[in-house]
Amino acid sequence: MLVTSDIGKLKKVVVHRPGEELEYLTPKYLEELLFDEIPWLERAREEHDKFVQIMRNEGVEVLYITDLMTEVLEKKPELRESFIIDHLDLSHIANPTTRETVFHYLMEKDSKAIVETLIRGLKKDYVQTLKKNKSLGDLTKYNFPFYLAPLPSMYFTRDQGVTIGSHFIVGSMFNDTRKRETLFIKYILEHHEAFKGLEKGVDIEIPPGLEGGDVILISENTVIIGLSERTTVQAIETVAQTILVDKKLVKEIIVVQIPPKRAYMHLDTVFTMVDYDKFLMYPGIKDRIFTYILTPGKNGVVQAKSEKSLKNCLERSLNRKINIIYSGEDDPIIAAREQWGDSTNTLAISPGKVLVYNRNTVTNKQLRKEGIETLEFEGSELVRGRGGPRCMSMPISREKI
Ligand SMILES: NC(=[NH2+])NCCC[C@H](N)C(=O)O
Repeated sequence: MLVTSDIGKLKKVVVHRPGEELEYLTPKYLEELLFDEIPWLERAREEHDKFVQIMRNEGVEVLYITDLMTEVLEKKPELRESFIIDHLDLSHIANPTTRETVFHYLMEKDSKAIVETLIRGLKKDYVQTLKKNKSLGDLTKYNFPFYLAPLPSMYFTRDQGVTIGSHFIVGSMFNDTRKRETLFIKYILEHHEAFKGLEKGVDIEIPPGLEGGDVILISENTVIIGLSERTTVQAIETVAQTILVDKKLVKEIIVVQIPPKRAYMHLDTVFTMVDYDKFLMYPGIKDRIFTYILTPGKNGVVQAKSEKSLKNCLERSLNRKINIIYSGEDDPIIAAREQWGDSTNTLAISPGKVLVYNRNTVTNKQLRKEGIETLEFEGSELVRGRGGPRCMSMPISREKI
């Protein structure tokens, strides 16, 4: 198993079908849970099923993260305890009796229900009926209504981890709200045979945050890492030491700094690779990005250098001329509207063939004009979580290009 680029023919991908966690979203907590609107679950699932169907029709093996995690707990029941405790450690339950109650409540469930409950979230009022002695938190009003918050961004599996070559790096989430998401993939990586052949990429703890939406592998030698609202200098420097010097997974890292903004929280919401020599970029950032190159320096330390032009860097790394396609036909209004609908968040399933939401008609047409084949599906509910086809996919195996 190997991933050496963002465009090689996709063989295996991990996804999450949106679940009842979306039904625990309320207007009051949207911002905290990183959503902009409340998706209609039934329709979101239909859209997601279509997304999966398209990939399967293209010969991609699609794995559901909930199935993988359930299988891990079924096969190794001794892991249930630590898996639940890991979640509790990242929750904000301070009261020991409450923690005990939640722990036992979860431990009594079967593997599938444990996985589903941890993703859906756990409401306080239900647990409270199980407790004999009340604690302060049980009585006060206007509380956050969950002991375990729902994980509505779970379907953006991209951010939870990345494969570089034959190594897998578990994401380090920037926001508290998303930290529990990575526990699933951590256990799966260690205990599920679907991940056999992938080694752990980084052995030390990565500071917050390094999210997969910021990592774009353009060739087996070069990875781009977005420095964004979600990915920090500290995390990049930590990972750079491992992947450039200690493990030598790539030869260089191109760091692309984008304005830290909700509308484009990760690099892949404004920039994706669509073919051997073609990239799609949201024009609203073209004059607002900064590029740096990290390479292994002398004495085993990483050295950094500023670069004038991202395009030149890409051409030098790929050793060919490249074309940057500006989305929305480079029109500021169309491009901004379509970027909000994830027009620039394409998922390449082979060089020159990408999955996109059908709503972004101008950008899709433009891609076709540039010779890119677009496989379209509706994402009107899915997009309400601010993510597109690339965000919803975690490739773990692609053919070499
Ligand atoms: N790779 C991506 N662009 N992921 C999109 C993540 C969206 C998610 N609601 C968040 O704000 O975290």
